[in-house]
Amino acid sequence: MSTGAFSIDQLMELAGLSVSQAVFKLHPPSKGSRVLVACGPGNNGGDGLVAARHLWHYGYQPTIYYPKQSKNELYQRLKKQLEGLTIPFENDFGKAIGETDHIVDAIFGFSFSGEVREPFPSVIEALEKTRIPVLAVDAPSSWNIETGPPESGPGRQYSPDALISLTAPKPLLKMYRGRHFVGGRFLSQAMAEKYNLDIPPYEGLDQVVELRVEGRKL
Ligand SMILES: NC(=O)C1=CN([C@@H]2O[C@H](COP(=O)(O)OP(=O)(O)OC[C@H]3O[C@@H](n4cnc5c(N)ncnc54)[C@H](O)[C@@H]3O)[C@@H](O)[C@H]2O)[C@H](O)CC1
Repeated sequence: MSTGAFSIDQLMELAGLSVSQAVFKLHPPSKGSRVLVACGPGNNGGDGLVAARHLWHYGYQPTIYYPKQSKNELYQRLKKQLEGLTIPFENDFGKAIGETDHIVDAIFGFSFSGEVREPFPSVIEALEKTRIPVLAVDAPSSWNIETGPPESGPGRQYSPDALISLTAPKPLLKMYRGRHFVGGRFLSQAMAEKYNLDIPPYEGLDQVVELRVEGRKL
């Protein structure tokens, strides 16, 4: 979907800001300030890098897991900003998950396809098993964007506690049963009508809104 005149930097900044606000609504730093942000190689990972920066400014202590780093200038810049804030990068996901209060899953979004390739299978399995609350960005990583969880392999039992859909929910939402947020408050009414999307009722300065349907969080 075209999002008009926005550059990818701008979209990613707004997406990351929305993700950080969803983390704050779920778990304010007073409930535990350590956040592990797991970032994949594409734009979903970029959203995670931006979110980590905002989380730091909100009073969290982010740690980044970013095993397949893009050489693209945009990502290198985001990484440099995080290093400037002395936010640590950790290569051992097993160690990192044992030292955090919350997790942001920014590994794969709407361009994920096929079976999970290295080095991510063990990461997805760890997300499947952990009792630490996980917020997934745009899609639970390893889920097919149309049909939801894989029938076999890593991710078949993965169901994050919360999901934030960026711009609009993806078809996999039909298979998801956790708390659901929508973020990315930049779509014009004309664009929403063109693509037949409902713009959620954002409040005040919020970049994110939690959607509920008849008592059940959707
Ligand atoms: N909608 C919005 O408002 C915005 C969404 N954004 C985010 O961008 C992602 C989509 O980004 P994209 O770069 O197209 O793809 P992904 O990050 O989902 O993944 C691509 C990345 O993953 C690798 N990959 C794919 N399949 C596999 C696999 N089976 N195993 C291992 N690796 C895999 C692939 O090679 C690529 O490297 C969207 O979901 C939002 O989160 C933007 O930030 C802008 C605003």
